[in-house]
Amino acid sequence: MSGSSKSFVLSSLIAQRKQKKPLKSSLKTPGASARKAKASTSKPQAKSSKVRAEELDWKKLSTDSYEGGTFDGDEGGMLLLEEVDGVDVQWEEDEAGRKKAVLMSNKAPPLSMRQAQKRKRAEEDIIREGPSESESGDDLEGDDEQVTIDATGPAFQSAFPPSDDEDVEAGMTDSDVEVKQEEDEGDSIEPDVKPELKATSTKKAKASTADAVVQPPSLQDRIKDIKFDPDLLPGWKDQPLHPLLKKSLFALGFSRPSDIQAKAVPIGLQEGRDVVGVAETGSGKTLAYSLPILNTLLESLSRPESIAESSAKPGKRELSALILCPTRELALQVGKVVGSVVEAGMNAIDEVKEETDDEAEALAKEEEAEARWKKKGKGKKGANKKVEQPVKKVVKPAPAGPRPPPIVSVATVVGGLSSVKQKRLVARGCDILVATPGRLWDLCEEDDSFASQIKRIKFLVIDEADRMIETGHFAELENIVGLTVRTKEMQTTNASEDDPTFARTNTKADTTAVRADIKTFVFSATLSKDLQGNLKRGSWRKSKKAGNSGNTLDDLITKLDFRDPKPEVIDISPEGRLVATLRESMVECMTLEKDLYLYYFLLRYPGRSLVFVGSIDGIRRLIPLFEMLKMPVYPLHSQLQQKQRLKNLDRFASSPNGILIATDVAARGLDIPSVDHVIHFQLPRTADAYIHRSGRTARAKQDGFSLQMVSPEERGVQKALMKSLGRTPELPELAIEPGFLPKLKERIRIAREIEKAQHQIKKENHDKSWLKEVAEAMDVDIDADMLSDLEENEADSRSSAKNKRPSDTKLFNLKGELNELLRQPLMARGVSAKYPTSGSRTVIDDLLRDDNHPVMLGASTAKAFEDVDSRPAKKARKFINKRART
Ligand SMILES: Nc1ncnc2c1ncn2[C@@H]1O[C@H](COP(=O)(O)OP(=O)(O)OP(=O)(O)O)[C@@H](O)[C@H]1O
Repeated sequence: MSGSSKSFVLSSLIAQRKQKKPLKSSLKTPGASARKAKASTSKPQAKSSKVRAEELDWKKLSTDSYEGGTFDGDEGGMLLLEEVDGVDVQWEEDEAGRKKAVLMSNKAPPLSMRQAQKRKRAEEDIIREGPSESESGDDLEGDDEQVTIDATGPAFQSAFPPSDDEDVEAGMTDSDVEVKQEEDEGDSIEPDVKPELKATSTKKAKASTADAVVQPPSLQDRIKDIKFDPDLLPGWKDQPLHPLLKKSLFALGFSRPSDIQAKAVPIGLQEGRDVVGVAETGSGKTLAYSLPILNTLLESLSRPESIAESSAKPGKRELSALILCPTRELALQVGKVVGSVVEAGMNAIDEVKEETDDEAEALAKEEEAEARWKKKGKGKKGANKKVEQPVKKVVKPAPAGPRPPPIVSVATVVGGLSSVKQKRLVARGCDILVATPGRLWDLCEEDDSFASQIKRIKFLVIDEADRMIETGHFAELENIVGLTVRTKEMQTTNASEDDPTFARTNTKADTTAVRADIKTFVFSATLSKDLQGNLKRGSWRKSKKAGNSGNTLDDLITKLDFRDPKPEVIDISPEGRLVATLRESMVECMTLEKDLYLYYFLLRYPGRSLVFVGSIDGIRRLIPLFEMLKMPVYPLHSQLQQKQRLKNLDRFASSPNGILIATDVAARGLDIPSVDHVIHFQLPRTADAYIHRSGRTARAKQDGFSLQMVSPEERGVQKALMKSLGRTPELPELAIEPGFLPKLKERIRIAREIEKAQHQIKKENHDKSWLKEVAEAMDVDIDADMLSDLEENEADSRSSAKNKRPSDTKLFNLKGELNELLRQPLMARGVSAKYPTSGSRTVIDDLLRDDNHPVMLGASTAKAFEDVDSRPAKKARKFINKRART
């Protein structure tokens, strides 16, 4: 490329940015390989100097002038072309021998103020934070035709403004606010001004910015005047919680504590008490352990000594609590919940003030909320309408402008998401950290100072404790827990009495402080009675001395260093261990028929359904089948990318008839609003797994429905399962309207055939290209003989595969046939679509009342649990046997 070089095409660069690749990205020139030699030998012009891409005067290029390439943004093609004049490219090698393009210009335009600011900020960022995530080597491409430059050209910036991405911090920290304020200031500055005016306007801008900077109120100031009239929330009257928390609970519509909250919160607030809490699924355990933590943080903010402490280290928070969860999704959910509680109260302050002015109105609202909560508590049977949620307050939107730092800052650290970002979050400091053990231990290993932060926590929470020992992360969990363990001397001499805040370990190797007053909370819906007995008797200490070692919950408990000699064990799990508002049912069918009955159920009872499958392969088979049948299905399993897992959960949660097909990774803790049905496509192996899976529905006293699909081979498993729940295996059978089945069967048959053919084609294409791809990736040439062998093999396999699978025309016809079937109405036996007033079942009345089933003509619109309520178990069994015979 000569001194009159013309255009740089930001194609791949832009497309990569669209896929949220790191900022430091690759820049390709059209026909890069052809020009590479030329470019690499070209010399910079006399007096030319290095320039950055964003300093250049890029001009939009009409797409007509580019002959080649496509403009298909989705596929990573061209999205936007820009050109620049008078710039040369020089190739330099960095220390690692990687080629890097340097832009040389002899007429670099003066930077606009905004550009200069941006540049300064970027430089400051690098000084402050070290290399960015992209610079650390993640996702860097090794192609030597691609050169690394700072991709901050104007087209780049405008096409893909930086997004929040997978920020896992539930609330912003002080330093977030600084950055945000910087951005806001930068954006408001005029673009280019005359050079002679620049100096003065810059000075003015600086002066006026300095004048305008008003120090934001401290966290203490923001909460010190918060008051709350306890009469507005009589249900929480006995709980000695900070007024801000009461406001939050009021704003969230939680008019009274759930049973576990009523019992666990007051004990969790007491000095030196540890809590082991066992309560049914969906009973509010997250708040039961979070409220004492949040309360302690708020109380300490209100104390004068803590004000002095925090002003000594402005912007940096000390870690107070660590919450460990078994799955990434659960950790992210808990982080969100805990982070939003206090914020709900902060946002609702004005509204509550207004309401206290009008007490009568407030009381009326409170009574209404209570009445609804009571109504829900009864779990009204047979109600046609969904039971309403407790009254949710309309939370006032945050005022415009930079978001103030959260009162309590919560960060989440989980595997599968950017660890660089998580390290940065943790380094910035937070009050509460929610984490999965694997990623957390990685961070501890990398950074000793982070490990010592964990030693100084005041609260350790193990959520879903019994699952934590199954995840294959027991070693990491043990290591993390080990950080909070006192030395023998501390345990025996009770060092905490001498120094109530801190006690130091005496070993030479580790002189970091371990708190003597850490409170430990262990929660689950399923903790064995034996274990609870041990805890109550205090005999866990004996097994500790005996040096129990293994991977059981008892072992975990012995490894936890409860400061409380007798941790409070609160077990309010119900008889039968399942939630009272859950209705169960079953369908007995052959393994091969499960697809059909699942399809039937999903069409017959629209709603949000969570289908549990025993294996990832099972999910991989069901998803394409149901997609072919045009059902809104989303997969969730451990082999999906984390971002995809979260996206699928999100889609499921926002689709009223969404279907999530998942492994047991979704069985624990997930609080997805209004899941109507849980379907055990394959039965779980343990009663605990059944309880947790079923617990994704019927949460917070709402109605829910659980369906077991039992094949003859699973009958034994079902018996054992029900026995360990103290029940008989006889559950009411799901009523099946046989008239619908033949059409559904036919749809499934065709969908399977299409799916099989498509799978075959995909496999062929994959086999065909793998060797070439591997060779390309390794940058090696394939031997000519090998290539011809490969092509022969390909031809052979193509012809044999073609013989096995339907022809393209047949595939086309099958798709047409399926579409036609999907368009046809489904009708119950005896219903005539042509003559709705005749036939053995007239549907005209339903149609007139608009009370007809959305896709199955003649079927009732009752909910699954209503149908089951009206069918006693034995009667149902006769029905199904009769159906099997006919
Ligand atoms: N006091 C309350 N009043 C009304 N709803 C509440 C209250 N406390 C919590 N909830 C709601 O109950 C639901 C379940 O809470 P949570 O997820 O904490 O249950 P859990 O006991 O941890 O369940 P699991 O055992 O499945 O993990 C949430 O949607 C939450 O918002």
